[in-house]
Amino acid sequence: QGYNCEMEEPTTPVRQQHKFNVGRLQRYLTAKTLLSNNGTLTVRQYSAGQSNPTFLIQTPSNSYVLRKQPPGELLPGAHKVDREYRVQKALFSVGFPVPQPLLHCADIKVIGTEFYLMQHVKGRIFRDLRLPGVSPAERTALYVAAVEVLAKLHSLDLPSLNLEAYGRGPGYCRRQVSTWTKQYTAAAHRDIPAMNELSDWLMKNLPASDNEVTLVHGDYRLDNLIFHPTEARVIAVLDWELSTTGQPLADLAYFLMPHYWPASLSVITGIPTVGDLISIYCRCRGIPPALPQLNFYLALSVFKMAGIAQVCTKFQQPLTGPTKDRLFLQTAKGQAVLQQVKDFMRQYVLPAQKVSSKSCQEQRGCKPWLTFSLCIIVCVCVQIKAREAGLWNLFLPAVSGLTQLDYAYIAEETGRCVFAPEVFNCQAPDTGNMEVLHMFGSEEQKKKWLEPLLRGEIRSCFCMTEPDVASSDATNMECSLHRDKDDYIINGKKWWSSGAGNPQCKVAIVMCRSGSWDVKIRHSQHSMILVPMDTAGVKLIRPLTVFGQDDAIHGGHFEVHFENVRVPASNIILGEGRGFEIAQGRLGPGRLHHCMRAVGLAELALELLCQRAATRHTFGKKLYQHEVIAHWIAECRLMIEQTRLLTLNAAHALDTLGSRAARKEIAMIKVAAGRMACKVVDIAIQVYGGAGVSGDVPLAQMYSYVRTLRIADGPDEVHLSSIANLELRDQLKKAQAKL
Ligand SMILES: Cc1cc2nc3c(=O)[nH]c(=O)nc-3n(C[C@H](O)[C@H](O)[C@H](O)COP(=O)(O)OP(=O)(O)OC[C@H]3O[C@@H](n4cnc5c(N)ncnc54)[C@H](O)[C@@H]3O)c2cc1C
Repeated sequence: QGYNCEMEEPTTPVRQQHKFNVGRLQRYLTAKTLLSNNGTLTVRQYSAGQSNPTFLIQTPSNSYVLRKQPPGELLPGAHKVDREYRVQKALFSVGFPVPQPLLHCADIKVIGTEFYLMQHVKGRIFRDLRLPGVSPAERTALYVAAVEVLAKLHSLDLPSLNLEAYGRGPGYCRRQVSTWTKQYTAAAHRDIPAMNELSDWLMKNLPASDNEVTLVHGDYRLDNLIFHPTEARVIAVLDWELSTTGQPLADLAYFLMPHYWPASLSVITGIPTVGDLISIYCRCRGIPPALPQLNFYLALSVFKMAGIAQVCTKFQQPLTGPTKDRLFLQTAKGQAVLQQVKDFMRQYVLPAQKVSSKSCQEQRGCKPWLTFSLCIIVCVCVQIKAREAGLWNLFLPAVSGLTQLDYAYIAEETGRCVFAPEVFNCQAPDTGNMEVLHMFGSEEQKKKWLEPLLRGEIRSCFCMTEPDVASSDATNMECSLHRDKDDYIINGKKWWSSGAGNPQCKVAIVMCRSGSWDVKIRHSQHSMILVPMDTAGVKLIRPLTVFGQDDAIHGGHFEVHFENVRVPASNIILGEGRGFEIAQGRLGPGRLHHCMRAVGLAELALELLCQRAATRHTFGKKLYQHEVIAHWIAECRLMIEQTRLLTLNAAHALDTLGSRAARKEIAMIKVAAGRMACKVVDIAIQVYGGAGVSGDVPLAQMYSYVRTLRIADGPDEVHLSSIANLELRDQLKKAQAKL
């Protein structure tokens, strides 16, 4: 398993306005010996909208990147691709990380504009500066690597690069203010007084050190860097369009600018503070660790960004990088995996669902164990294919390289089939248990339990709820844990342990009371411990039914008794009294997955509803022609869309703020998704009439599942209380901030 996060820059077919003559390019590259005589090449365009259109050129043996001027009217001094080529060539020659430049072509007859070609570098590009899906430690390392490379750039000797005359040198800040004022004025649709004021202020406050000169990048930001696929190392700095010679601190401030935006990067765990980044930069360059005129450089950066935005708007170039609102955008990898999952669902999972439910119906009544086995067999066959296709453990960011937001979209797809999560090894309660072991398990626990769970070789269950106490208040749990030398002894009763009846279920995570009852320390008297299912004293008492039916596909929800169960002390997770801490980490992502699946399930219910409403007649009309039913359809669409947005918002909060800070968002979707799915399926049942509650359509089974969502993982009422508490806390903070 690769514990890393790899992101490929997305490409699309070449956009209409950027199409060029590929045959002519082919002949040109053949003449330059970059392509063999009969070699073919494919051309795709990078979807990120750079001001110079950029293309991925693939030959049978090599991949190149071509950068060209855009077609049409160009601003004077802009789009100088020959300069990009020149600076990259100089930098490559001294081992600075840039893609190897291969050729520059000034002959516009070849593809219509000047262009240059460089080697394609494979690695990770982080479009989201918050680096979701990356551990806090790696986040730190990536930011440090970026600032170190910037310091290296600014430490290079211009004469030995033969770049002394590359730019105009001293007076860079003055020139920047004047250039961007002109660019902005030329592109502006209307006068913006704040921009004029800022331009004046900048001109009046130029730094005394404006004569310092190094090579500067001019657009140095994290998403212009390619990182090594697995290491926190910059392997290429891209986009040299704005490079020149001048004051290097302008580059540094530009890189630090996102730290000052309203959704500051500083609150994200692992991203170094501005102070830390400045001190690393200064140390690398051997200069004093203070930037007296940082405010000026930041203001210049913001001014320049506004100027670029104005120019891009005029020439209708899509904005990239920090200016674009990235809320709810998947990563490139997320988009690709989602497409794969959709294809896989269509090709294998949904047909398999049809086969298994048909067989189940044929067998119904006489041999329930056979119907269950059939589902399992079908599921296992498809599972093997999913694993081969790499569609495996998609729920765990550290393993899949996906963000929670990426996975939320995927979970919606899998919500359309009852056993789809199993197919991709993304089923509860194993997902939550794997998350616990990944986040809190010791190395030994990971090796023994997490690894086989990730490989799909074993299954697990989670034993928290107890029959004798109200378990929505988890501080009530009574199952006891006592230390006896090198062991712990467990005694108590659990029920609703989902999956405990699966023959592959080899381990349980059990929540136990390890401390004595003390109201002051309510949340530190419980512990979580790993119990192998074959330990003496673990007794499977009975499976519980859901609405009177077996829930066998999930391995049954069992009542389990623990009678003097003895396990090694090393089985405790994180330590005694840490149970609530673990529960907090476990439940956030798990709830999110359930909710997004509920959205997918509701989509299916609405699809079925519309099919029925469009084909069945009563009182001389099709069902949907009765206004009440048309309104139900509309209400369902409203509810689904609202819940999807709320859920994506929670996924985004989880990615960017972490489980603890996203508690309110998670509690909100837990209530909203269950309610919404129940309502939509209930309406669909009503529209189907008697068929709706029968086994002939899947609605009754869907209802039974979504109704449990309002209870499992804590009932709605408990979540509503949490939302209210958190809301009151936020309001109080707001009021205090105003004082
Ligand atoms: C299909 C399914 C699968 C499950 N899987 C698992 C599993 O794998 N592992 C596991 O440990 N558990 C599992 N559970 C159990 C589930 O988490 C519990 O049922 C749930 O937490 C509620 O606990 P309880 O049943 O003891 O209800 P109680 O705590 O007895 O609560 C009953 C009702 O009291 C009301 N109530 C409670 N607190 C408040 C409050 N503060 N304000 C207002 N009203 C309140 C609510 O209406 C609530 O529904 C599963 C449950 C189901 C239905």
